[in-house]
Amino acid sequence: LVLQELSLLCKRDVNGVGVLYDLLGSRWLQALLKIYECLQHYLGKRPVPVTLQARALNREVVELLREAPQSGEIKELRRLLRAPHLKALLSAHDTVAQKDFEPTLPPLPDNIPENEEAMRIVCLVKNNQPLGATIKRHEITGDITVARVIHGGLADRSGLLYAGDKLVEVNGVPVEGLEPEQVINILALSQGTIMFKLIPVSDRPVSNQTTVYVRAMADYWPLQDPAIPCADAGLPFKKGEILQIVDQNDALWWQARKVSDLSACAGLIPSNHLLKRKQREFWWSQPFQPHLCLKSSMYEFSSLCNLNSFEIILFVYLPALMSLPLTAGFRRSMRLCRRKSRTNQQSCYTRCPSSCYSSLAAPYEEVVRYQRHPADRHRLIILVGPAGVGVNELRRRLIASNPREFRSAIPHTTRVQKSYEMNGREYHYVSKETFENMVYSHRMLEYGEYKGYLYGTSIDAVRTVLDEGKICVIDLEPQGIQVARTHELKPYIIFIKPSSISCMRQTRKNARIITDYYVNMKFKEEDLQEMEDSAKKMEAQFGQFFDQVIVNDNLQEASAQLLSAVHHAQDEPQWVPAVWICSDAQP
Ligand SMILES: Nc1ncnc2c1ncn2[C@@H]1O[C@H](COP(=O)(O)OP(=O)(O)OP(=O)(O)O)[C@@H](O)[C@H]1O
Repeated sequence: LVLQELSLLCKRDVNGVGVLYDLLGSRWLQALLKIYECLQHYLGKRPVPVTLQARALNREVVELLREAPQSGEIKELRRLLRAPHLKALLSAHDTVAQKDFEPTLPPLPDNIPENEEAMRIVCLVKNNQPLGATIKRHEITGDITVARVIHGGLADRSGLLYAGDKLVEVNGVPVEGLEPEQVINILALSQGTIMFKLIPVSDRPVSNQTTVYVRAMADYWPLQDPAIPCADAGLPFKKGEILQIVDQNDALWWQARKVSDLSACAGLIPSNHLLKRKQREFWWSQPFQPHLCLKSSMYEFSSLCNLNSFEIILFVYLPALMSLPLTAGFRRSMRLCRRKSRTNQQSCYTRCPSSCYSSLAAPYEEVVRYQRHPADRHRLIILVGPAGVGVNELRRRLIASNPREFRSAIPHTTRVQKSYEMNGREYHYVSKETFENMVYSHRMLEYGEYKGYLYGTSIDAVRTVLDEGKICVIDLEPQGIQVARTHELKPYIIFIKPSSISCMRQTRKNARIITDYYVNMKFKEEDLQEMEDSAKKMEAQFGQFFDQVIVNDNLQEASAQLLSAVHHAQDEPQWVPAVWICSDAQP
């Protein structure tokens, strides 16, 4: 009943209900409850001695016989009750019923010296799960000890093995002088019950850790990491995955599970400090000693940060698009400029925030579960994707589907207003000084310069839409994600991904891209290839920030997915950086 009730609350994500639901639904607890019930049942039916009742019955039979001495049935009953085999059976029954089956332990000798090492014998029944403990050899004493016990593993669940316990025997074989590998071999070959004789660790570490959830900001492959103490115990993860860290006792190796599989036993992951060190070493060693455990994306991470905190993104403005301020223009112009600059070797500039290096370098980001309160402002929706993938088309369709619910942010520019334009409709027209002030006071999400004029999307413009109670949908170059990820905007980032080139050849037959020479030009093979390459790079460098990925294959389906993702972002619980939720945090 409790489980049923919790499953209803779970959908509403009341604090901690998920954990309670998992706990009550866990197999071990169910098994424990079953055992408890069996024992209760046994206690209820426990036999009581019957000899006294048999004697009373016998006395009654004697009375009856006196009253009816000729009754054959009573005679027969009397004979039965006096028969030696029945007496023996009753006596045996009573002996069992009265016996106390608690084990009797031999008394402890009085003269045990205080420093005597107590020995513990632990029996574990091997099933097809790993033992869930690692062992190591002390460099000087040669002792084999339990190095760590993995959370949720067989050894941990037994509650009988602890890190630091010294092994004396395994299945009757003394381990003194053996290498850890030889001990592992003994374990591997044994069937059924495994018996450890060990000297318990004297100061068992008291674990008062709280569980922490983090978003992995890098990929990690334990099988390719020569430094991991036990590769089999490692937990591989990909950037963006949410991990539940259950043990941080070791400064170098933590234990964690993926939230997508909380019933699994934990695995080893490098600590924050260690992973950071690996990233640094990897960066310095490039290209001589690639640390494969960090995968190729680390290379991209390094190359990104190699730019001395300044990323170059390119920017241009196309007057022909001005009449469509909500659906076109700004971002498209940036892309056009990029294309143009590739051919003309012309450069434009924008900034990467000073936090770029430090944020990207943090291997884990602490996260918490967050659900927007209906009275709160909406979360900012950011669309990211390679040029031509359909970001503007999807955004346009979303806004057109319900302009009262969705809106885009109006960009700022220093260019002169044209006669048919209206301030605050196509653009906010500001002086160069005002614009630069906005840049210096970090009020721009992204900005750039083209033909001597500045263009940019400001935080104020986004705030205006949000303050109206609408959902603000913008598209952003991925380099701008870091600036937008704030406590105030709580952005939900959707990556629009191209489908395969062969699919795009079909779907984009009638589609048009806008270049600096032709406003409507058919997609060429190299445009599709460039889109695919660019998407791969974006995912490798910024994939950890994507809350949702939508493959834009069929336009109708992608639009429907976008609509549902936007509502999901506003109405359902999400993992967000912990600093967004702590009241005093203002990243
Ligand atoms: N799934 C799709 N199927 C067919 N055509 C599509 C699809 N998605 C987008 N298109 C078309 O592709 C063209 C380019 O789309 P869009 O302008 O939205 O790209 P973009 O990602 O905003 O890139 P840019 O900023 O370079 O314009 C448009 O003609 C659009 O209608």
